[in-house]
Amino acid sequence: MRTIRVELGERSYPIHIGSGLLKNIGAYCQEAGFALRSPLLVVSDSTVAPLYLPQVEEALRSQGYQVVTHIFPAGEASKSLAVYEDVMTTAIQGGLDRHSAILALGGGVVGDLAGYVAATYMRGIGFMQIPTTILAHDSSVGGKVAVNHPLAKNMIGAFYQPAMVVYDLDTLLTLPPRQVSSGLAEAIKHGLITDEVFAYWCREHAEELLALDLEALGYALELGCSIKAKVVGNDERENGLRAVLNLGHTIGHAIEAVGGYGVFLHGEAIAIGMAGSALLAAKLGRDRAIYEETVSMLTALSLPIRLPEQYSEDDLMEAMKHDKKFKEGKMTFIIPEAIGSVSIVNDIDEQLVREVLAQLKKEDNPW
Ligand SMILES: NC(=O)c1ccc[n+]([C@@H]2O[C@H](COP(=O)([O-])OP(=O)(O)OC[C@H]3O[C@@H](n4cnc5c(N)ncnc54)[C@H](O)[C@@H]3O)[C@@H](O)[C@H]2O)c1
Ligand SMILES: O=C(O)C(=O)C[C@@H](O)[C@H](O)[C@H](O)COP(=O)(O)O
Ligand SMILES: [Zn+2]
Repeated sequence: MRTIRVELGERSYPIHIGSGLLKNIGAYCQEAGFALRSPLLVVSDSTVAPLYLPQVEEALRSQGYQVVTHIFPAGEASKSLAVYEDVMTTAIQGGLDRHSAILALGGGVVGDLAGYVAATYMRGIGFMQIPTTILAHDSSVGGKVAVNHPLAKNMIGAFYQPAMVVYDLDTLLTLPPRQVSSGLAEAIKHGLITDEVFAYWCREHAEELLALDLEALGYALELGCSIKAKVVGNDERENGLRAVLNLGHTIGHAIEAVGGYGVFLHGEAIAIGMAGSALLAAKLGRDRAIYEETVSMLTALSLPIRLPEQYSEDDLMEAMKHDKKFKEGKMTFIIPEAIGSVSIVNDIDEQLVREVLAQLKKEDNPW
């Protein structure tokens, strides 16, 4: 087992990564300081719960915890105010008090939704992330919790750090291939923004990563979590630097909202968005090789890089105006400067973005 710390003063916490951790989840709850006399609520989804909830419940009960559970239908469409209210109802009926905690057992949808309930139930109770997807190496770290609005992603949310992240790599072995690639999009993003060597390593080891080789995955996820922890530790509430973690998300979030939540998976949408950011970089005078390399990395991980024809540029442009980096009528993009380095560029010309969207629809290399 390896532990990475997110350093945030009194809100600092550990990320425990390794194999076989779920059976010790009761002990981790003790380590996190969760009270034995107040019920814990485990939130999970309809795919993850049958696989891993019995083991988690058993481990918690044998440690002496009372356990309440809430299981909602799997998928991005559940990251909604309606499901948020359902979880709140379970928390109230289950008698959670101010010393209770919520455990998010699942991927980013479970983590973001359960985290927002934890942030707002009685104005905030304990929270633990137990990620079960590759993508959730990103979502479980950093404290962005939210639900979607039909018009815009993650529009209703908070910054609310967990007390601990317990990442049992064994759970990843049941992930279907499309979810594996989607999760790897956020891993390669961490390389593309800060670590050239890691980005190339992901391309070179794509086959092992896609085949769920736990040694390769463990390495990639530790590095991804470390990169994220460092960025968050320097700018928890995204006053500046943290925005680099949004590479590919301006276009990606618009694709998710316009297409309907869950049509493209989050990682798939941001892969198209990262290809778009690299195209935009070239239009702004950066080396065209960045685009070629980015596309080759994404393709190696079986990720999409093309925008389907039916996504209208007008609809996407409208959705992008709800991006959280949009301010004073101007778009901000995270622009690759090289593989492993990005800058935050304000006041991007809308016409250039429209041209990028049109080029992303072309089958052949847009150059
Ligand atoms: N808060 C953040 O900083 C942050 C960062 C990145 C992404 N996100 C959010 O995370 C969400 C995407 O996360 P995700 O891809 O993990 O989605 P998800 O939680 O929907 O999980 C993906 C799918 O895999 C299934 N699944 C989960 N674990 C499994 C396992 N071990 N075995 C088999 N199936 C399993 C789930 O049931 C679901 O169908 C998006 O809503 C995105 O906006 C948040
Ligand atoms: O943690 C961050 O900061 C990120 O930007 C990570 C992203 O991968 C993630 O999708 C995040 O939820 C996007 O946040 P938003 O503020 O653009 O909604
Ligand atoms: Zn993301």
